[in-house]
Amino acid sequence: MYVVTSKEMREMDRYTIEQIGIPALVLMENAGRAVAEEVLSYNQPALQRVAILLGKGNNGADGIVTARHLLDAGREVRLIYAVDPADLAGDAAVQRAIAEKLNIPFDIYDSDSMMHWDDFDGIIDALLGTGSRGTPRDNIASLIRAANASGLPIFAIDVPSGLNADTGAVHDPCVHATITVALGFTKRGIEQQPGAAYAGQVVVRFIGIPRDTAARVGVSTFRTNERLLTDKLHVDRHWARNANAHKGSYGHVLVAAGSRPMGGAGLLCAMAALRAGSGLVTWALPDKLLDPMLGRLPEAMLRGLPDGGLGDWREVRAEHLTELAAGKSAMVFGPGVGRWENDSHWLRKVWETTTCPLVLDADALNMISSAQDFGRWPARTAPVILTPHPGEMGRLAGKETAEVQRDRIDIARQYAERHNVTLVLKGARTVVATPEGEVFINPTGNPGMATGGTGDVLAGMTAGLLAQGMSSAQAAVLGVYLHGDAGDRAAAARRSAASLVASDILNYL
Ligand SMILES: NC(=O)C1=CN([C@@H]2O[C@H](COP(=O)(O)OP(=O)(O)OC[C@H]3O[C@@H](n4cnc5c(N)ncnc54)[C@H](O)[C@@H]3O)[C@@H](O)[C@H]2O)[C@H](O)CC1
Ligand SMILES: [K+]
Repeated sequence: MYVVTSKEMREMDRYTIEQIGIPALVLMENAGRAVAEEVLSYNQPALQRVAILLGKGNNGADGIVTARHLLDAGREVRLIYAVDPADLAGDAAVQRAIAEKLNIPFDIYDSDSMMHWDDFDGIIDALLGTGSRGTPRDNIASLIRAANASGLPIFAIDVPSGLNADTGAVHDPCVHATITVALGFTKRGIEQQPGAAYAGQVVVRFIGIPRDTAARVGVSTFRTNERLLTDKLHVDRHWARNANAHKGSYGHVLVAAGSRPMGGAGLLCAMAALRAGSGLVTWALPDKLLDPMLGRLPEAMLRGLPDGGLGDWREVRAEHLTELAAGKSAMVFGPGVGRWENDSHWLRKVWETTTCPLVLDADALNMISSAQDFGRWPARTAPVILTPHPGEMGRLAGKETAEVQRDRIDIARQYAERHNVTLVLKGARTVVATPEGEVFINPTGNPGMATGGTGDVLAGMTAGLLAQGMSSAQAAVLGVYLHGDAGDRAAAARRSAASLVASDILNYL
């Protein structure tokens, strides 16, 4: 499903009106009717008396159209203008004039004392849409605060007012919506946190802008869903198992992970590669860990690497890993490996001398960050997937974590394009960016997954999917989606996100 910016939305809007010839008032009519239909189908409780809060732009105009359709369906409505109705211009003035002819009751807001929320069952937020700039001002700000305090269900038209539709950042105040009816296409701001939480349930409604207009204006951000996984990414081609299959048919993952205090990271990672469907998994680990780990994961083959008896990676030679990687269909390196002297140089050797698809996670990402010259590492023939959390992303991109979080989509996209890697920026609504500049926002997962080891599971899963012949985009997008989905089912089964642990995710794959 396409996810757009307000600029892209304006371009599509213009194309539809000017090139295709669908009049703007028709789009607006479709928009208002779509919102009314969503309000009419809401029944917890049914909204008999509806207050419609209006700004002066086209978002407000959509609100007036909504009012007409609700009236026609027998609901009571009251328009609350946040601005002087005489200030409405263009199509909004057209809608205001129609509302006057129809004698739709209205108020012009001047202070909170005039609002009697007891007179209403619900609120429609038509104050600000994609034309919103900066913090809500004046009466609009007061109305947003009052609406939030009313305790009534709020339907936001297009985006909650007070939200940055492009980044998901929220201003103070911002409407806390029950349902957001996104017009035409969903917007980046309601697909990224914290905006997504303020949008409530997002419903996307067709308003007459043809779907292929998005490709025409170059929209390259998507929300993952099962249809996208099959229709766009074609992951289903890898899915059905052949009746003649044998374990060699589904690839062989080399998991290079774990060290003495963090053996569990390797265990989770290797198990995840198996659960993702990899035919074989070899887990390479420092020699000293071999005995304690033997028997913990009977399905995997263990290979101890000479570690000078230390149980960590500082004595392990890059060449050993290169040898093991030969002939493997994918490799994951990083979970629980720790850091050691000259490890960036060591990783560069592995990068240069291995030929299979590579997933780098955790400390491997920090090695890249401290490499200084990562931008000049030679191009690999096989693809690379990096799986940073926001802190690791900040170190990779030379930015503060907060800066990364404010603009996850673009930061991930720029990094992936610039370094020719597939980048998985983890966190709520994980973002996957491809070297070609496409971005996929993941809707699955829950806060219970913010717990040790879930990243190790994701890295292993991704490698397991790569090993079965998936492209990096397929493996990363599907891996992230299934990881979140398994986490959601695990949390539901436990009836608590808080008690979810990483191995629960494995059990629900
Ligand atoms: N996408 C489409 O094809 C369609 C979209 N529709 C709706 O139109 C809005 C966008 O409308 P626009 O007129 O561009 O802007 P807004 O209604 O969002 O509001 C702009 C209006 O508000 C004032 N303003 C801006 N920022 C602030 C602020 N921080 N505080 C106070 N006031 C502010 C500014 O003066 C502007 O005049 C889109 O979201 C859809 O709902 C069409 O109706 C159908 C086609
Ligand atoms: K709105």
